[in-house]
Amino acid sequence: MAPDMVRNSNSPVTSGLVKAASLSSRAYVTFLAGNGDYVKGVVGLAKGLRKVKTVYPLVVAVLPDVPEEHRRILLNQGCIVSEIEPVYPPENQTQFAMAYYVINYSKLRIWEFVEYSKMVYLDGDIQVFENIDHLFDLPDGYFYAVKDCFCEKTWSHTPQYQIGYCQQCPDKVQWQEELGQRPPLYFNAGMFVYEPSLPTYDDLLSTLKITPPTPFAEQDFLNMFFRDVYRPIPPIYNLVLAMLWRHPENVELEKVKVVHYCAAGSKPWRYTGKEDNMDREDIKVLVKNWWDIYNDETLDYKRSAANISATIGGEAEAKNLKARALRCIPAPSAA
Ligand SMILES: O=c1ccn([C@@H]2O[C@H](COP(=O)(O)OP(=O)(O)O)[C@@H](O)[C@H]2O)c(=O)[nH]1
Ligand SMILES: OC[C@H]1O[C@H](O[C@@H]2[C@@H](O)[C@H](O)[C@@H](O)[C@H](O)[C@@H]2O)[C@H](O)[C@@H](O)[C@H]1O
Repeated sequence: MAPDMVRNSNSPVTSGLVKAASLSSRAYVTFLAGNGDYVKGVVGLAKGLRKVKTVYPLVVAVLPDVPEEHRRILLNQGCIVSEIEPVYPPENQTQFAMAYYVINYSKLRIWEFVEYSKMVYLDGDIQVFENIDHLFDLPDGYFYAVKDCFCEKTWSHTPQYQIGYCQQCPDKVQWQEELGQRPPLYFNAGMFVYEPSLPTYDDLLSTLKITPPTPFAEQDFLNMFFRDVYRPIPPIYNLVLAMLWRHPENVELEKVKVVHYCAAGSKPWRYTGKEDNMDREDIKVLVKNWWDIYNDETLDYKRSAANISATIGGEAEAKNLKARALRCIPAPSAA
């Protein structure tokens, strides 16, 4: 039976089918590596997307080192689990801002997901508190992401950090021309809207082979690669937590739709409140908000093994079943 891809549509069948076709080629995607606790982040993300009633599935790109148990947890949360091979940058003596950033180049594999025409990438340490499905309607041909901040210690290797220049407040400390060209607009790679494409994928991987790694790994690389088509979107779509204490004038917390728990010590599932800037009331509320979703059993995707074994459409139907579940569309009653 054709999946119920369009809810309560009162438009003619044709536009409904067109919408169904477009709906089905869109998805959220995240990245999971290792056998550690980031799987909690992805479960929280899956439940958060379900809570805001997205109409799109969540694909989880997993490295081979993600254990079967974690994959099962994600499948049981209605995710579509897709294994990818790691991507490593050229050998180099670079000091990454965080040693483990080297695995983040594997994110580049998501350009190979050409069964989707448009995807929204979200890090596993992100939570979506308001529906952002409208981002899929942004014009094609561009790379959309939120501007990052250069003020945290993780940027101490850069001239902009050393003179106190930040793109979030470009007039506060003027860029000094003797330092060379002003840094171009720079995005945080924890959230972005993009179009999977095999030519782009091949170009990304071949360019990576001749690009020396840099401290922010794939984030630096993606900023360089998409520099001419990058279009900034408002910080409400990716609140990098450091903005709260670095640029509070740029943040209207009540309007924020997406929170990115990327500051050191801010991962909700590891939060102790003891790290710099973490013992703040706003951070405590954001961490509680994350746990409220993670612990909300009404947001769990209830799928017994029988549902899948009874599925008559095979893997495709099973995939639709998972996608439907994530979208809170009840499975059709037994005919
Ligand atoms: O051990 C790890 C480290 C990172 N990640 C994934 O890579 C993303 C980026 O890493 P991280 O969140 O640590 O970067 P940050 O945004 O905090 O700098 C995470 O959100 C996860 O989706 C992962 O799955 N396992
Ligand atoms: O591999 C590099 C990572 O770079 C980014 O994280 C950074 C960046 O936001 C800095 O500006 C912050 O200072 C820092 O705390 C934070 O970890 C992305 O969020 C992540 O997905 C990933 O691309």
